[in-house]
Amino acid sequence: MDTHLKRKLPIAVFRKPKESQLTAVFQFGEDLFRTADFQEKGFVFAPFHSEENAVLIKPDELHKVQVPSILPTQKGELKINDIDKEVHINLVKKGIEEISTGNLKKVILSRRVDYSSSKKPVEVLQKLLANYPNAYCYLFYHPKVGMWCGATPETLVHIKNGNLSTMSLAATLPYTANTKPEWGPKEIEEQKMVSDYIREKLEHTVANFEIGKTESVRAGNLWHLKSEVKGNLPANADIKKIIMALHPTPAVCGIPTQKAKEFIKKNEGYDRSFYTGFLGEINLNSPGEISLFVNLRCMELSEGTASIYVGGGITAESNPESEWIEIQNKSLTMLNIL
Ligand SMILES: C=C(O[C@@H]1C=C(C(=O)O)C=C[C@H]1O)C(=O)O
Repeated sequence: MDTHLKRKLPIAVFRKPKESQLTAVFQFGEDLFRTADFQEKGFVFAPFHSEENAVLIKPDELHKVQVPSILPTQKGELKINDIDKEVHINLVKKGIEEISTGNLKKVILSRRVDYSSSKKPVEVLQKLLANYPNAYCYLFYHPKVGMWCGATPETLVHIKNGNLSTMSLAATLPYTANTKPEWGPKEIEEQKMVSDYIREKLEHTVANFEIGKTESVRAGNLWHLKSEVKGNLPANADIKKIIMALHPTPAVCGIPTQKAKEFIKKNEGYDRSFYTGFLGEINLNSPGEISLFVNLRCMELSEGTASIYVGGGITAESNPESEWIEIQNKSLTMLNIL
């Protein structure tokens, strides 16, 4: 992996949640390929704004190894970057105002924070693997795209043998050991909006469509609300259409989708790039097997800098100060690694 990175060649390395196998996809040659219809074989990496097709890393060589067992790192003193607190609070207020006009029901508002870091990508990946066994941990590099890594709790879609599964994941509280979180109506509604959206998008395409019960799940130092979703695909299903119907869900964009997208583009004041896009393997193990995740709890690594991307869902009931604390907590997932 080190040699490949030194030669500045494209690579994607990942480990699925709760698994111990690490997969590395090596591309020899720096061509920038894109997927046309998700029928290709490889690893895809898609930005939030999907004007262009997802980047594809072709598996010129594929390696699978067991993840070496590494102990979780001790958490040291964390330096949270409080710069721009006002900027974010004002953005959230603007979102709440827009919601009060009836133009939007929900919008996810985010920011990017730069930290200086000289950590080697391989070391960052090792730490992600050791600290977040329940997340999808990855490292992605393409000389024409950049270097990204993360530990995401959110599935976009899995497809295998015609069975489809996804999840509705939203709402956040700080993780508390030994006690289950107490969710208020704001959080319950926020997550229900995501479930309703997924239902609307898939119910008529997928047979035996089913949304499971909602439960609290841990993601690092946070709790979220999650419902598992499943169904069966018809034999002639258009995979690209299904993926693009799910991306972006109101877990990362908002309701209604188009208006939320426009609000985000106009007001966030930076480019989300691949944050809240999606990534993962397509047809790598067998034809028709797809495993995609939403790019959250992630960072972009460049010379001497690690840029952490975080955001949170805003609804009519949101409190700007609490939303600020929520994204600070979310940024700890990556800050703990640096
Ligand atoms: C947008 C993020 O997370 C998403 C937003 C959540 C929320 O609003 O509570 C919770 C989980 C994710 O669906 C992020 O981590 O940056």
